[in-house]
Amino acid sequence: MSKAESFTGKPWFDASKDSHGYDGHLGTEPHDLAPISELIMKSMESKGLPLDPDMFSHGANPHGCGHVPRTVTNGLRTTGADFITGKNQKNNITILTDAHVDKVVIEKDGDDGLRATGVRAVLADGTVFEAKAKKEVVVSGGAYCSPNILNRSGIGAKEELEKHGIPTVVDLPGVGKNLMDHLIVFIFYETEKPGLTNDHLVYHGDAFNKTYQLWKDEKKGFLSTFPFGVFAFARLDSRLADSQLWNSAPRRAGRDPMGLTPSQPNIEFFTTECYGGPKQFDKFPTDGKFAFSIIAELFRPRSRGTVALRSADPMAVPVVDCGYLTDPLDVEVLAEACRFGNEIVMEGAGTRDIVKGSWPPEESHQKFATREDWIPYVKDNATTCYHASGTCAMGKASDPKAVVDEHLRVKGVKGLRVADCSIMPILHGGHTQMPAYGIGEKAADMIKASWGLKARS
Ligand SMILES: Cc1cc2nc3c(=O)[nH]c(=O)nc-3n(C[C@H](O)[C@H](O)[C@H](O)COP(=O)(O)OP(=O)(O)OC[C@H]3O[C@@H](n4cnc5c(N)ncnc54)[C@H](O)[C@@H]3O)c2cc1C
Repeated sequence: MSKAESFTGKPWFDASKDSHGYDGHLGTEPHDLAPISELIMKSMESKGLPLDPDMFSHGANPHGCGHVPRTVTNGLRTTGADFITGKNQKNNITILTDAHVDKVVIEKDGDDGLRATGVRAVLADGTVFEAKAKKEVVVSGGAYCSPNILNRSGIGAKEELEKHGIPTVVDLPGVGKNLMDHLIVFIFYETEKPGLTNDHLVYHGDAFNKTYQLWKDEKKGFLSTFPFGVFAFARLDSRLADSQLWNSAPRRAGRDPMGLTPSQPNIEFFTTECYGGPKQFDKFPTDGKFAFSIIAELFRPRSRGTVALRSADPMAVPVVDCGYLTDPLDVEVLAEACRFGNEIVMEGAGTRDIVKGSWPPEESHQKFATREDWIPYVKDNATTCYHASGTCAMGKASDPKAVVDEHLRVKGVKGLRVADCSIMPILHGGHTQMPAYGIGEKAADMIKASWGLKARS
């Protein structure tokens, strides 16, 4: 993943230099913390999560707190577009926008083989466009859409394709199964102390207009970065030692019931430096009010969902069953994570004296004490971290659920790969943006190797 990165440090940040890349296409930099984040970091340390500044880049610490570099440079977000625009402009790539891929064109290759020879897409005006592949087709529609593209191409579970009148080209039952995501739970608090959070920069009076103008003019201020603050990983072994569900769950040797080794975190915490989040969080603190959150994120969920075809119509959106919290152990671990997060804020050395109560004020979760207290809260408030993955899972030839092999090649069809988060057989502990770039970089190297070209080091 460091291959994609061009990291720029900051004087205050103790970077793990070998863990970063310096000549990739994506600019990254550490985030300057708001005062509330400095206080939460102090609380995390006092509650047994030692500071390890660049732990989210070196990846060797499952229990501590630190800083997460952002894909931002000079006040602008860096994205996949940076690989092919500006100084990285290429003359061997054509981008067709407003083109919706219907299916991969698959033809016979010899007596019993199949080969992907192109792609059929529907353009904005409804016309059908067919692109011919000189060498290969790579599907990168993401975890919600790649399985549908394969399905419409006749690749998937035979009985499901038949329901939509699609002739089966390759009977691959794993397509669209194994949907994974990370669930997060926002826990908001109110503080009366001004100057700690960033709410005054967005919600108070005319502040948002000024903040927006500052970003437009100078690419500085609140909108020049992400509103998340400090991050932490945690193991929960000792906290779950009294859980009957945890203790009685089956496990492999050297693994916990979620399938994690002791060197892998069970959960992540991260914080917001003001109120906000997905659209359901609409109780904005206006003048004189300030709020912040600690967010608990469950790693290695046991629950699984599915992505299926709604119809053979290429424009039909997929049927997604996220399967969230269908495994009771996911609820149990996430509830324990929330309990720990609340203890950090309410008892930790940095924050215990600055919290007025829960936000919005009619809530009282700051008083929750037991795991059982948190279970209904988790069920009501858990929401996606947008880390969908796993629906075209990589696996061994002998694995009937695998969709692609270790070179990302779709089983049963030559010249066809999938390269996006759908290929993850198991969702890693972390966020998915950099792994998505990592999968792209690795796919590029594998494609080059297949065709005798040199990979970029
Ligand atoms: C709101 C949000 C916030 C996020 N924040 C973070 C974050 O802070 N940090 C982090 O690490 N990760 C974050 N993520 C997760 C990260 O962005 C994703 O995991 C990553 O983008 C997945 O990459 P992908 O290539 O698998 O799929 P995608 O990025 O989803 O790419 C798939 C592309 O295929 C296109 N497509 C789909 N079907 C078709 C079709 N039939 N024809 C043509 N095109 C098609 C889609 O439009 C899309 O552009 C966030 C995600 C979301 C949605």
